[in-house]
Formats: sequence, structure tokens, C-alpha cells
Amino acid sequence: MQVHQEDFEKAQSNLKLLKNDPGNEVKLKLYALFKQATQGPCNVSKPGMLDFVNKVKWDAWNSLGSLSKDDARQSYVELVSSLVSSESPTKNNTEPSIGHKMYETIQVSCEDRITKIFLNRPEKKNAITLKMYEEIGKALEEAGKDESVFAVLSGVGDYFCSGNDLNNFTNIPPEGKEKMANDSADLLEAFVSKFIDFPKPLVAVVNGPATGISVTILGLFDLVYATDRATFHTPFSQLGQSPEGCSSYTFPRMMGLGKATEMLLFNKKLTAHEACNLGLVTEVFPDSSFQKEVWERLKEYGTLPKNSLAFSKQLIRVNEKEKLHAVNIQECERLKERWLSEECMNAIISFFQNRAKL
Ligand SMILES: CCC/C=C/C(=O)SCCNC(=O)CCNC(=O)[C@H](O)C(C)(C)COP(=O)([O-])OP(=O)([O-])OC[C@H]1O[C@@H](n2cnc3c(N)ncnc32)[C@H](O)[C@@H]1OP(=O)([O-])[O-]
Repeated sequence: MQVHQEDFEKAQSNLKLLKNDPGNEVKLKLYALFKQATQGPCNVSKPGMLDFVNKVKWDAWNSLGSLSKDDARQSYVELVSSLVSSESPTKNNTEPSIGHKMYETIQVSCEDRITKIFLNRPEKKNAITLKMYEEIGKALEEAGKDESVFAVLSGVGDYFCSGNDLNNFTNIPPEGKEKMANDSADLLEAFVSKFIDFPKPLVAVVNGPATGISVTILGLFDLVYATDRATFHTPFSQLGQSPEGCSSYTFPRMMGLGKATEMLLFNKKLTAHEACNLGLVTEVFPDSSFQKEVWERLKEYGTLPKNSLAFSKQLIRVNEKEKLHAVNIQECERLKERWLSEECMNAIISFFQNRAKL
């Protein structure tokens, strides 16, 4: 998309109308994009070590390398427009921010320097369809690169998530069950990898009960805040399946072998307080004040320096990454076999038969 000179000038005047200070990091980015858009790549000599302010500005400009004037102008206009729209009183929180597409099955918005990803199938308790796996993965990829300081995953409605949509296993393609199992394993592996590789802090706001994969991936989050109404259930054996989301590795490490076994093999459902005592949940809040307390706290966290948070998270996680990817592959291989098993097929048929009787 070509950005015209008048759009660029309009963005400069809009910037002067901002009521809130966008912070030094954004201001530096705006400075660098403006210089690049008007003068091209940085062509002045680097200021001395002690000339701190000019050195930081020079670094920001120089970091844009050979970005073309047109592209810099476009990025400048987009950045200003995202700042203006974040101050607009009519802004709809569910509107996608700059850099985020519209999604069908999730809501993505960026506010208070936080990218918020909401599962949006409340009528099905936010069960995750194939499309949803793809959209969540895409939203995480975008959130990793956007202006936000961290990302939050939560659910619309009274459930956090009821896990994998069991219909995912009933739509058998003409090529047969093997093809379905292979495709599902590839999709799952790619989905879980997005959580393993997410470069910024990742926060789960568990607004209600959580089942299956929405529980297992919590071991890959940096903070898990839950309402006291939430429960945590991984009924894999009941479904003839096996754990995923790296939980076969993260859960025993987090809660000890016995407690992980009760959950992952014997379907033990935990209350929010039990999950907190076992380290799966960071903090539990009363349901009546959950949304208010959690979002106020997160808004505060959103004011912290973005890079410091990202680097610290990466330091904490880096030594685990390779192991987690290996576990992810192993778990998906096992599930590929499970999905073709009689145990799994019978469990899914009986879930839908029981529903049909209601
Ligand atoms: C890929 C990785 C491997 C797998 C990992 C996993 O996640 S394994 C874990 C897999 N997950 C499970 O085993 C959980 C299966 N689900 C349940 O056990 C119960 O639905 C509940 C306890 C979540 C909620 O009970 P409740 O009495 O409060 O509410 P309700 O039952 O009336 O539900 C409302 C509507 O939502 C529908 N729906 C809900 N969940 C799913 C789903 N996952 N799928 C499809 N549909 C689902 C339900 O059919 C109903 O639709 P209807 O009839 O109105 O058209």
C-alpha cells in the first residue's frame, strides 16, 4: 500500500493531538521512522559515548538499516494511527489493532500495551476447532512482533475452554483416518511450538473451567491467574488419548510425579486453589472481583519496559526450549497413534451418543 505525502503530514499533526505520552520507546521509534522517511538511511556520524540522548536517537535511526522511505512513511502512519485509535473513547476493545487481522473464532485487541487474545465460541464453551488452532497460532505470531509488552489468553463467556473440539475427530477426509491423524498431529505440533517459542511474557487469565489442551499448555505460560470458579481437568484416559502441550514434561516437574499422574492418567479434576498449591496457577482471585483485579494488575505490568521483560523471560526459558520441542514431537507422535485407536474412537462416539440422548 502506497502512503501519500498528505497522509504522512496528517499523521504528524495527529501526533501533536495525543493526550497521553506514548513513552520513550514509542517516541524513539517515531523519531527513527520520521528520519528514515524524510532523509533515508542514517548518514550522520555516531555521537560520542557520553552524548547519551543523541546516541540513543542515532541507534534507533541506524537500526532501520536500508528500509525505504516509502516503507518508513507507511510504518510511521500506521504507528500514529494505532496511538490515536488507542485514545479514542469510541474504540471498541475487540477491534484488531494495527498489525492484527480480523479473526473468525477469536477476538484480538491491543490495549494498555497488552495484546489480548480471547477464545470466542462461548456457546461451545470455547472448544478449539481446527480453524481456531490456526488462528490462535497466527495471533501469537503477530503478538510476538507487535508493540505490546506481553500477551494474554482468555475466554469469552463462563468457560475458559473445553479443550479440543471433539468434532475435530469426526470429520474424516476421503483419504482416510491416517490422513486425519497425520494432519492433526502436524497442526498440534505447530500450535504448541508457538507457545514454546513465544518471545514475550505470556499470561493466562483463566475466567472459568478449563479442560484438556487448555490446561496442558498452561505449563508454557509465565503467569496463570484464575478465578476461584475455575477447575482444571485433563480427561485423556477417559478419551483414550494421551497428554500434550508438553504437560508430560512440565507437570511432573511442576507438581511432582504423583500429583501429575493423578491429573494426566487418572483424570483428577483440580479446583483453582488446588492448582495454585501445585504451581499450575500463579494466583486465585474471588470470582466477583476477578476481572477487575486481574486487569488492573496487568495494566500496571504493561507499563514495565518491554525489552527488559522479554529478555528476562527468554533467560528463564532458554535452557528448556530444545527439550520442550522434543517433548512436543514425542507427544504428537503418540497422539497420532492414539487417534487411530479403538479406545479413542469409542470414547468420542460415546460422548456424542450421550449428548444425543439428552
Ligand atoms: C488435539 C489435542 C488432544 C486433545 C486434547 C483435549 O483437549 S482432550 C479434552 C476434550 N474436551 C472434553 O472432553 C470436554 C467435552 N465437553 C464436556 O465434557 C462438557 O461439554 C463440559 C464439561 C465442557 C461442559 O458441560 P456443560 O454441561 O456445562 O455444557 P454442555 O455440555 O451443554 O456444552 C455446551 C455445548 O458445547 C459443546 N461442547 C463442549 N465441549 C465440547 C468439546 N470439547 N467438543 C465439542 N463440543 C463441545 C457441547 O456439545 C454443547 O453443544 P450443544 O449440545 O449445545 O450443541
